[in-house]
Amino acid sequence: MKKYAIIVAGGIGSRMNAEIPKQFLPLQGRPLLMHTLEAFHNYDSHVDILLILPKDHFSDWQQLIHTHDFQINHQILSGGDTRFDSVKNGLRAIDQEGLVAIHDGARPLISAEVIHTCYETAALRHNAIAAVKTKDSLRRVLNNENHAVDRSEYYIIQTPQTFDVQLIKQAFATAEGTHFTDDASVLENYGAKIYLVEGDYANLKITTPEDMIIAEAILACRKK
Ligand SMILES: Nc1ccn([C@@H]2O[C@H](COP(=O)(O)OP(=O)(O)OP(=O)(O)O)[C@@H](O)[C@H]2O)c(=O)n1
Ligand SMILES: C[C@](O)(CO)[C@H](O)COP(=O)(O)O
Repeated sequence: MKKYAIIVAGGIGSRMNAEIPKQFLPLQGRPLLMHTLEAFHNYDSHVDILLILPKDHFSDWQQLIHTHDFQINHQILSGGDTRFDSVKNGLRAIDQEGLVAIHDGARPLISAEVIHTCYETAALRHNAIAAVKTKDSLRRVLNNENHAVDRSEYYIIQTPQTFDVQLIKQAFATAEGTHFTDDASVLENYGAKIYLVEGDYANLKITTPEDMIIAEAILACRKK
């Protein structure tokens, strides 16, 4: 079955507070976004990669490709105002059937194993969402009070979130809702049952500055 990957990197990374969008920050000497694309290419070089970028950073990316002699083939598309819009732009560019993994450009440490599990499960179940159990205790805060909740009932949701192409295109043919924090919530809104698969604690989303330090450390360990 044809495999696609939509890598969403159309955000500005406001929580990172850096001079440039976080996806271009160096990780082991190369823009972290290059690690993300490489993970999908190394998993399977036949995956069609669609990269979503902020339109006003297209030329910066071209410059980085040149500087780092980055050879992995990919199609560049323009992002939207929200992650939902960016994903929608990516989906619009796919006109064949198959499976599509939607993955945050800001998750450069994704493993081939998790990518594989997501595509394999989506081939059987039409969707597969990477998730991990929470390692911390949880409390629900409501009306100035807080109560312990059973953490075994909660999972931390990651990407890739992988889908049957036609199904997720249909689910995204809707207006954005405030409760759409990821692609699984869009599909759930469409009425589908969601399937969770084992993610990876190392598959962190680079969001705030300390995440870069953790990512550097994980990559340094992998090199050993
Ligand atoms: N309009 C947007 C917003 C986000 N994203 C992408 O969605 C992923 C997850 O979003 P997040 O980590 O929130 O990234 P930013 O929106 O860039 O960060 P912030 O919320 O701190 O501004 C990132 O790879 C980001 O580039 C996108 O493609 N288009
Ligand atoms: C899609 C996501 O990475 C799943 O954990 C997450 O929901 C993105 O959230 P953000 O608010 O854009 O950081």
